[in-house]
Amino acid sequence: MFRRGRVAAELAWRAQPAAVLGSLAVVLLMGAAPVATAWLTKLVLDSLAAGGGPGILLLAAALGVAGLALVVLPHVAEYLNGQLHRGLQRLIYDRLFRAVNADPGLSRFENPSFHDELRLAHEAGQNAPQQIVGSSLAICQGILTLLGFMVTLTVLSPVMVVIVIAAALPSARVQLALSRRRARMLWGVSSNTRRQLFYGALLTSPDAAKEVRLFGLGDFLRSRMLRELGTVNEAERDLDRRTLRSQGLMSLLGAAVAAGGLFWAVRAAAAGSLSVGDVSVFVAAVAGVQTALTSIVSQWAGAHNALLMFGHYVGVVEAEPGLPVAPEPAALPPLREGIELRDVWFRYDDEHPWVLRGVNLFIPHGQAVALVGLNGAGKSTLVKLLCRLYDPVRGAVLWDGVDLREVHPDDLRARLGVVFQDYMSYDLTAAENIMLGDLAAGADPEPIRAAAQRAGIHDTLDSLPRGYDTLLSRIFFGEGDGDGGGERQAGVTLSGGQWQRLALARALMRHRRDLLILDEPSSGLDAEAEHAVHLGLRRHRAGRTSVLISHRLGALRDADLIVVLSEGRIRERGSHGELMALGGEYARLFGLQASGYEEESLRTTTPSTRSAGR
Ligand SMILES: Nc1ncnc2c1ncn2[C@@H]1O[C@H](COP(=O)(O)OP(=O)(O)OP(=O)(O)O)[C@@H](O)[C@H]1O
Repeated sequence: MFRRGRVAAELAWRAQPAAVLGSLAVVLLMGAAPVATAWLTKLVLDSLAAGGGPGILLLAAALGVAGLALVVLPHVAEYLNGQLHRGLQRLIYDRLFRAVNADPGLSRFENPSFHDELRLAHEAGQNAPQQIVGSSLAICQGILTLLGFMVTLTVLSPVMVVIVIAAALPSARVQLALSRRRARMLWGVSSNTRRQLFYGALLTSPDAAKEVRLFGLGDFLRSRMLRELGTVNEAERDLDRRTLRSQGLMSLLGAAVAAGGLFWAVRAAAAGSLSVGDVSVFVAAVAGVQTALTSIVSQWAGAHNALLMFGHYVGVVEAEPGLPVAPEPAALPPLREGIELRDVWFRYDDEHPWVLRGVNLFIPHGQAVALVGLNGAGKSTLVKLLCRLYDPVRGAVLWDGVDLREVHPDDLRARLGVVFQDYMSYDLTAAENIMLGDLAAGADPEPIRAAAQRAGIHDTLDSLPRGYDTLLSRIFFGEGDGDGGGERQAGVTLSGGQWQRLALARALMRHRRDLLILDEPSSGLDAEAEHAVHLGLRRHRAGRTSVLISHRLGALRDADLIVVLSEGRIRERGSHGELMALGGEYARLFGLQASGYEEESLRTTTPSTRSAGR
């Protein structure tokens, strides 16, 4: 807890030192002002009772200044708080996303616990450090007020000090227990909250809108969202009821102490042992001590809760990456000989079955290797190991003999150009969608257009309303020229095959890299486009090392080596001719596809042949 508090304080200091210092000064003034007001009131009243002395106007002026401070200072505190909040947000999210991004692997992102932790870290980032700092300052303010009034009470009635403090102690215990319970409750319902957000997002997502409407999923998803929300609400209601019971009881206790004190003070004043001013300062002191104690306890509980929540943030920011990076990574020179998978075994989790079982494969430099296999055979997984998104559980992937675990993932990825079958469609302009493939090349239009041409999407992009600068989005507006007035223009979106070509163009920004990996680059393209893309790719791949995955076997027949994967093992390998001659799985699959095309062409050509013969 102490360490978390230190981290929060360091963050606040680094984000906004002036606001922290300003808040500290305001807190000291606000802590002293109520005590000063109570004493000045007593002095004014006693002076009035004694017929008013020469200094009474000075006392009244001082009372006015103290009252003014009490009115103005909260506004200054609020402004400084806002400043601190803005500074902290920036720093905190910068660190959070930097830490998340620093993990070069994928495994953490596939772990539900990590997402629960990340959501709470995100939530904690919004206000926990500010609350820790704010509550600490408020505790300082409370202590100052408390000390001032305690001294006052000690002068008037030492017994009362003991009673007031004794009444506040159970309240402190209750508040802390409630704070622990709240943190446990939030963690307990974290998955429900995440599912609730997930169903809510599905209901409004443009990607899901089609299926939601066609399958009539709206009510189903809404009821699931409400069910999750109900679970969260129930847990919150239980805690709120408990809070109401405990805090109500504590408030009653405090009120009883205050009433008893007032009774004693009035009796003492009637007996002449206290002045009118004494009664006024006594009443202010009892109320002040109780308010200060309640504030200290509730701020302490708030800080405690914020510290518990902040633990999730610190946990994510300081977590070791899921994929270890060698402390002194080896250099990764350009590929000269080839990449070897040596007895590679892989599964996603200890609970999951093996996906790759002892794969041995050499991808020679300058050659095209095609991976073939049924759904779930392990082709994409093998490619992910080549990119070192995961490490093999057993065996190794070697780049010219160097184990990929010994090199920095960034160095490896700088040598790759990859398009995955589950590619991304970014709500950015067409040019930006392609530029993301090679940020180092900058926004230079030439390489972007060349990549688009290679992927066969140049003409489509060029004819968009604002050409390559057209925003490809249905959820954001683009900024138009509008005489510099920033007129809003609705974005446009592409067809599935066009998006795929755009993703291909993004990967082809890196076509000169050492290894080009194309996982189903043309699955969504029409036959003409697929033919054109493959012709283009063949030209660009010539003499380059590439790994190609496709279910359309005709697109792979020119590969130097075709590898057939089945249930995580290599079943066959060779050129198209060799595998056809072998008559195994590849020949069976190729035959199936070829006969499908033949039947199709028979169906489409027969009627016209018939009519021609008539
Ligand atoms: N992130 C993951 N976590 C757990 N299991 C996974 C993950 N990704 C893939 N799998 C499992 O690994 C197996 C191989 O999947 P992979 O995507 O490598 O197959 P594939 O040969 O590329 O299939 P397809 O032709 O359908 O693309 C499948 O059984 C799949 O369920």
